[in-house]
Amino acid sequence: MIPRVLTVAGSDSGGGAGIQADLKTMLALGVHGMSVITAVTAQNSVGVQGAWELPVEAVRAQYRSVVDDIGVQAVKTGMLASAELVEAVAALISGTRAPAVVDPVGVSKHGDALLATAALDSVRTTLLPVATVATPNLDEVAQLTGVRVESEDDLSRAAAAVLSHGPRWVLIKGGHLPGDAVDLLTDGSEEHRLRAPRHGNRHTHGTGCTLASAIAAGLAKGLTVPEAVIRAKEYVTGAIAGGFALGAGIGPVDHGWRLRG
Ligand SMILES: Nc1ncnc2c1ncn2[C@@H]1O[C@H](COP(=O)(O)OP(=O)(O)O)[C@@H](O)[C@H]1O
Ligand SMILES: Cc1ncc(COP(=O)(O)OP(=O)(O)O)c(N)n1
Repeated sequence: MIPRVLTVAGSDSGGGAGIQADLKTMLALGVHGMSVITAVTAQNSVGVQGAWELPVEAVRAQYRSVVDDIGVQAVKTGMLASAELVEAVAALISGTRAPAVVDPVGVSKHGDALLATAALDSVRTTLLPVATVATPNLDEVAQLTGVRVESEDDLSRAAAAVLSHGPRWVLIKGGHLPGDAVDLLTDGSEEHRLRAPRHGNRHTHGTGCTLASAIAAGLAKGLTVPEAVIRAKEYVTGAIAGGFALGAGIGPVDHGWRLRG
């Protein structure tokens, strides 16, 4: 049977990030993508113009509909907006026998808040402990742990600080550092540095959602965490190289780059 992957995330009306990026990534990587929508954003290439959360019962009901009938081989989380939604989703994941990729989305590329500051503590205490892999970017590492990463040398310290909150693995995304795009994957005993040349393309909307969904797709296919992350990094690197202009601002990465040959 085709591997099934569930994304629990917000909608990006512009189609570059959020649920839309997740489902495109899953299609491109040959898994069946399903969605629990947590919030709706009015969003485009220049920013987020509005955001509305769904009631917690609507989120729980979507999750139960999918998991109880169809079943999942991996779950991925993105924008969760509030402490109430973070806690509800963490409880749902802890009752599901599938690996979970937690992208602790805090702020969009344009600086728009996608998570209430009051929810950070719930992310630390309820969501990170149920993660198989957590994938914070550098701003999210600083928000969650207070560790500021200024160079590649700081990545190990940042990873240890995130691991102290309980995820099995952490992937610190170094995409916002100058130089090569270097990410650090570790479970506290083995460490992998994933390096790609920095692409000059400014059309990078959706990088984090795409990477986390690609990891979830790999886990659903039965790959180990390091294998899934290495393949996901290759996929997002190609998607960044193919990012294209849309609207007046930052365009999306190309989720379909492999399908085009
Ligand atoms: N310009 C770039 N060239 C190559 N890889 C990049 C570039 N920007 C980000 N990446 C990679 O994209 C992935 C997502 O990272 P990042 O953009 O930091 O996440 P987020 O969207 O959560 O801020 C990481 O693997 C990172 O190294
Ligand atoms: C609805 C929604 N969810 C998540 C994000 C952040 O996505 P990300 O992949 O980190 O991309 P950028 O916003 O950094 O381009 C989002 N923007 N919207």
